[in-house]
Amino acid sequence: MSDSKRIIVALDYAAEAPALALVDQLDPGRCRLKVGKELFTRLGPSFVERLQRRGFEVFLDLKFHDIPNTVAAACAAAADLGVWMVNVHASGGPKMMAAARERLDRLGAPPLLIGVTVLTSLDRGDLAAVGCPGSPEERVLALARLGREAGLDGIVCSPLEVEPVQAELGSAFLLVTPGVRPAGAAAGDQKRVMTPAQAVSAGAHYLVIGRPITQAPDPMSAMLEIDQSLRSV
Ligand SMILES: O=C(O)c1cc(=O)[nH]c(=O)n1[C@@H]1O[C@H](COP(=O)(O)O)[C@@H](O)[C@H]1O
Repeated sequence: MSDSKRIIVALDYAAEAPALALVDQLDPGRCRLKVGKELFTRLGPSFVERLQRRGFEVFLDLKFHDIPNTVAAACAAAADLGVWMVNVHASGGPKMMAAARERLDRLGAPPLLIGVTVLTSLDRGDLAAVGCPGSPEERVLALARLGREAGLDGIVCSPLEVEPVQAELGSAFLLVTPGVRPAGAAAGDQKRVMTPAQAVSAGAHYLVIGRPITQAPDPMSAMLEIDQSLRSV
């Protein structure tokens, strides 16, 4: 793909100082940043604005999941912040996703609207435990179809589902993949994983990577090593 900024660094930190210590070393021309529930709850919108003033495009990962009116309004609030990407849970349903789409379409330059399908920390057994029979891949495909019909720009899924989703929905539908682990890195709570190079060669548009960078002894060299591994793909 043409976008050279495929890496989205997940800034999952408990405080501003360590997050900024990493951000200070990153180049907004080489990567994007994700602000999720932890940091947003601690630091709020002003932190997102601060990153944007430094030239970074921000994926605001709050995974909205609520009634259509509430989710649409929350997406509008994210758009007002000027973020590059925002996400909702696709399992909130077609009406919820369509309401978010319709609200963002009223704006001049809305953020990309992405639907979270099956969290990368879940496997078949975890899905069965919450009453969803079948494989993660089947459920990802079903939710991806609903997301596309509702006008979403793409989905979050694991790298394992990239090929089957693209086979059905084509390569223009954006696929954002967490569950990315360099060879030998600890999986932690992630269950559906691939290496960064495998995810990109499968067709993922963007890789969301947190702990393999943020918890590395030298985060910048971890980041550069991953970046390098993608250059040959
Ligand atoms: O929407 C997400 O970004 C997301 C969806 C998903 O299915 N799995 C998932 O891990 N994420 C996020 O991606 C990041 C992955 O972080 P690491 O597991 O540390 O690389 C975290 O910030 C998660 O909140």
